[in-house]
This record gives sequence, C-alpha cells and structure tokens, in this order.
Amino acid sequence: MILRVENLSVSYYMEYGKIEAVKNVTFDLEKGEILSIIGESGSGKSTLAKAILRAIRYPGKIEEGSKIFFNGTDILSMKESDFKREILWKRISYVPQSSQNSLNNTMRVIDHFYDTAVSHGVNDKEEVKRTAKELLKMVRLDPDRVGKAYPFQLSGGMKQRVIIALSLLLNPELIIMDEAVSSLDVATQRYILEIIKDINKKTGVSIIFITHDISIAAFISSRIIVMYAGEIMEEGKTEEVIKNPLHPYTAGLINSVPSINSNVSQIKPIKEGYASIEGCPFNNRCEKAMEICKLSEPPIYNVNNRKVRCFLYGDNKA
Ligand SMILES: Nc1ncnc2c1ncn2[C@@H]1O[C@H](COP(=O)(O)OP(=O)(O)OP(=O)(O)O)[C@@H](O)[C@H]1O
Repeated sequence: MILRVENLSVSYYMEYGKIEAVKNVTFDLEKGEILSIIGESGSGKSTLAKAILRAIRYPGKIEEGSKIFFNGTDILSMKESDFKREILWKRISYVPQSSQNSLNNTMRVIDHFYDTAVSHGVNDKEEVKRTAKELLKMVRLDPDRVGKAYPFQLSGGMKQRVIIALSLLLNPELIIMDEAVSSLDVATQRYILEIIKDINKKTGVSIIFITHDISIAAFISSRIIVMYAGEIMEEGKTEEVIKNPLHPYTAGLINSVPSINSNVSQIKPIKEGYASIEGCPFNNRCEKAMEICKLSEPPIYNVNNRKVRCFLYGDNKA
C-alpha cells in the first residue's frame, strides 16, 4: 500500500459558519493503482487532493484525528518544510485543475523542466534535458520541436501533455491529477487518458485521478470512490461499480452520462438540489429515500467487497 487516508476531515471556517468539505474520509491506495475519485462540483474532491499535498490554507483546516500515511509515514505530522523538501514533487506530484494556465508563456517548454529541477536541487542540465526529452516522448510529443516551443504556440491538449510530463520529472511514486482532461474535447481527452494509462503501465506510478465525469473514471481507473457532500458514498472495483452501482447517487451519475448509458432514451439527470443537512446528505435528491434516510446518517456497509453508505444495505431499513 502506498497511501492510506484515515478519518480525514477538512473544514473551511467562514464568517457565516463552517463548511465541512471533507468528512471522515478513509481509503487505501495500492502501489501502481489508478484510483478515481468522482463526484459533482463541490463534493470535496479538490480539498481531498489538497490535504494530501498539505496545501490546505486559511480558512481551511485539517481537523484533529485526520491521518494520511504515505509509505507508512504520517505526512500530516511531518514538519511542513520537511514535507516540501522530501515529499512534494519528488515523491508525490500534482497535475492541478486548469493546469494548462500554470505554464509560463514567456518561457520555452524545456525551461519549465530546468526550473522545476533546479527548484528541487537537481542542477545537472544535461541530465534534465535527457530526462525531459524522454518524458516528452512518453507523452507522444516531439521532444525537440515542443521543447523549444513557447506554451502559447501549443494546443490545449499539447500543453496538458507537457504538464503531465513535468509532473513525472522527479520520478514520483504518486501523482494526483485533478480534472486533468476536463477542459479538453472528447477526442483529445481519450488520447490523453490512453497516454496516462500507458505511463502508469510503463513506470508503475500510482495515480489518484479526480474527475466529475464517471465515463472518464470508468475508462481510466481500476477502482472508483464516489464522493458526495464531502463523504464517501460508494467504493469498489470500477467494473463492478459501473455494472452494478449500489448507491442511488452512483446509479444517478451513470444514468445521466450518454457515453456509458448507450440507450439515449434512458438518459436521466439526477434530481437537482443541495446536500441535505439532516440524515443522509443525498436523501432529498434520492428516488429510493426511506423515512430513516431523513433522520439519520447512514454508516458505511460492506457489501461483497464493496463499500456503500446507504440504508438500503443495512438491517434497519424501514
Ligand atoms: N478556499 C476555500 N474557502 C472556502 N470554501 C472552500 C474553499 N475551497 C473549497 N471550499 C468549499 O468546500 C467544498 C468542497 O469544495 P471542493 O473544491 O473541494 O469540491 P470539488 O468536488 O473539488 O469541486 P470542484 O470540482 O468544483 O472544484 C465546497 O462547498 C466549496 O465551496
């Protein structure tokens, strides 16, 4: 196991009250695995990613009792300077949301590689150049032409591939990709997802892939975690979750996506609404809600190697 997140809770303390963005989240990530975390906007995916990267800033706070073990070390109890020096980018790297904008248009692509290397104490320019060229090839870009180019000369898909290559520069064991293909057209998305899968196979790097699109999760990952209102609603092997979603929210996500649900006439969006404060957070949008769902929060039940937070699977259903 490369990563264990245990009882992670993150809140934002606003003037008008507390937003519990991530609530008691626990999961493991195996070495070499691609795990997708899916959920609608606001479900806490990016906050979860930021917590693993120790990037939660005021008014956000990681709550007491939260633990994140990376190769057995609790990274939340490390000194922040040690975490930045020893772990960040070198062992855990990051492809942030709208990352294409993070490239500097006044710097050639190759200089982004030198810059990243130097800021992490790697000064051998020839070595960095060699590695950068290999990585650009790995993301199916022409290393010489693209290396010399400025970001504004590249398409969105090419820039995204440059970012992915950059995230691999220091040979990390884990990459967290936050909506890594969301801003791209469907054909480019597929192409980049293939590249990411290929990188995972060739290098064995573990990947947490954050997306709001269940069809992307179905394509890229071997396991899926479904989040809603900061909580894990369902977790299981991708094939099983897609074929037989247990949670009504997961079923709703699948039924609302045309590329998974081939029968277009059956496509049905999930009922709109905010997360409920009382009971199950999904109860006011759920077609299968029972009386108990309005009154108390369901625990996580284990059902055939799957986890599901829903009273439909408990003994106490009404
Ligand atoms: N810096 C912040 N300050 C205050 N509240 C925040 C901050 N960042 C996130 N939140 C709140 O935390 C909750 C979870 O947000 P988060 O961005 O983690 O969700 P998400 O699933 O990644 O959504 P998206 O895909 O839209 O980024 C939301 O209610 C959001 O408004």
